[in-house]
Amino acid sequence: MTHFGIKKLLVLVDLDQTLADFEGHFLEKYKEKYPGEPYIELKDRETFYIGDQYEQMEEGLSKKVKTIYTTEGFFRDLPPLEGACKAVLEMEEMDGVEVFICSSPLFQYKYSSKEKYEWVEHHLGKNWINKLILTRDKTMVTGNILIDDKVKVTGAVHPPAWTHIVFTACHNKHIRLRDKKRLDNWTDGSWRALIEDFKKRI
Ligand SMILES: Cc1cn([C@H]2C[C@H](OP(=O)(O)O)[C@@H](CO)O2)c(=O)[nH]c1=O
Ligand SMILES: [Mg+2]
Repeated sequence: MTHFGIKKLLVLVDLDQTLADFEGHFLEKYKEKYPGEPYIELKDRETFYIGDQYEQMEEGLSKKVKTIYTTEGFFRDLPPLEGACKAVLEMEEMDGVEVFICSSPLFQYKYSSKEKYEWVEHHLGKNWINKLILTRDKTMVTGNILIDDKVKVTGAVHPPAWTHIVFTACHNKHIRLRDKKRLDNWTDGSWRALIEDFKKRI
């Protein structure tokens, strides 16, 4: 975006499994609610949608999986991933960088939409309510970078305005990416080098 001729790098950061621990929290709640049912360790997770892999394991399990993440409070109570909030707050403070959180609500939006606002307010601060973009189609959002754990982010616009950086997660770690960079964590400082690199390119 230009403001008096100065270009800002617009960074879109996904929420679930990029800032918030969707997978870890899911597994904890699933084991609590269904102690007799089989489950998949995080190291063995392979599909983006948790329900798909559980259904492959045993017919009918995806229904049980769904009861976990559609329960009131699930999205609100997601723990942040290590270093995620600190990194986003520091990124926003970098010269020439502006950050937005870009997240999809569930199709069953009843709790997830509201609770994503609550999560952002609680973990990042009230001002960040202005910076949360909720959409089921992230390709409709402009920006320079999208950091997102979903390997295939598709929608009405192709190619989208942003370059997709894949945030490494249990469900995507085994996938060989040919044309996309990864960000593996928020703790080793590599996010800063990545942002600096993109700043040079705009
Ligand atoms: C059903 C499901 C949703 N989600 C997340 C992705 C979306 O959030 P986000 O765009 O913040 O990553 C949201 C709606 O699908 O829930 C998973 O990460 N795994 C799942 O299995
Ligand atoms: Mg995500």
